[in-house]
Amino acid sequence: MVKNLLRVEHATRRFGSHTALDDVSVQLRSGEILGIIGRSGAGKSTLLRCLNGLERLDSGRILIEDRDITTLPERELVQVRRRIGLVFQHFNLLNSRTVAGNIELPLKIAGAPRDKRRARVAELLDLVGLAGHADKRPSQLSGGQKQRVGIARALVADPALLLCDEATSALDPETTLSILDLLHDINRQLGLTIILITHEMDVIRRIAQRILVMDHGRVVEDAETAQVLRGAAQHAVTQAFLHGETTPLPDRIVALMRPDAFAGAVPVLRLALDIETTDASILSILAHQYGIDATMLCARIAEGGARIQAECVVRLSGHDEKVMNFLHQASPSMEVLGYVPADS
Ligand SMILES: Nc1ncnc2c1ncn2[C@@H]1O[C@H](COP(=O)(O)OP(=O)(O)OP(=O)(O)O)[C@@H](O)[C@H]1O
Repeated sequence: MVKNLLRVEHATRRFGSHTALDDVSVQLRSGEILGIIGRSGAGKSTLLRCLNGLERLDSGRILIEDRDITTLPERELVQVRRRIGLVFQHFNLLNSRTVAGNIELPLKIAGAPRDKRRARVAELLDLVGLAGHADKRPSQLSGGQKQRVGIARALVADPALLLCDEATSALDPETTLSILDLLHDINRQLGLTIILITHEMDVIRRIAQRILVMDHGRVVEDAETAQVLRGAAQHAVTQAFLHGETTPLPDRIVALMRPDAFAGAVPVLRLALDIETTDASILSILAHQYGIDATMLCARIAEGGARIQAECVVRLSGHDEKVMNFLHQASPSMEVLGYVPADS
């Protein structure tokens, strides 16, 4: 197995005087899920098109499974493209074909025999939870089901890398979660490497192990997601993505809060708790095992669907290294927002 499935080195792409990709370097290990986030126009889609060889770089290079695709002739590029599956925001399914017909199309184009195609389609329909839907038309399916077909089609040629371009942006929150969970399962079951492009931090938070933040064509943050969620983000754009979706804190707390601990201070934390898992018991463990009370300052349901997540901001009654270690382990997305006086 190639350790670094993907290496982007100093990739630059200009459109006239506009630099859409500005000296971008990224490495991606096999089996990783990387989330790329950025505002509109940041260069995410351009990067994706360059990875797929649909767009050429002006300078720099891109290596996929150690093959430099920037110098490959079109004929060999076609072979590399077969190693890459694409999932689109608007599914891009053909209504003139059945579900099975859509999924098998890449294999048909590649000349695979009929029985092989059929067997592969059946296998994939099972994988994406659509067994029994083979003969339907895309128009008979819900948005989430259409995206499941899109994912099955992307997987049909057994790719090494799956590129998802805003794959959940056209879906409601509940369906978004089910599609993200499906991608996560596929990553675990098949060891498939996935790149997700998104505008939403919740998407990254849900499944990406690593986050790449782009701004004005540049990579401004490349870090483990858990670290960024813990507050390690350096760049203002990352902060904006993190805070754009946060629960507003009471003004009284904002006025008192300081970024660093001071004498007599207690931490204010943001926790995302998955109500169906042991997450929900974190606060009672904190009280019973560590003798620390958590006063709820504000809360909201962060995501709907089968797995409900509650995002809450709490002020602890005290803290020490053991308490913070427990919280970091129990809730990797925990974020220390700042410190306030204990009697506030
Ligand atoms: N073919 C093109 N010709 C000219 N300019 C382009 C072309 N493709 C992209 N651009 C410009 O490059 C910049 C980056 O665009 P890109 O589509 O990669 O951004 P993005 O981060 O994917 O944005 P969005 O989230 O809105 O899709 C933008 O300013 C865009 O206008």
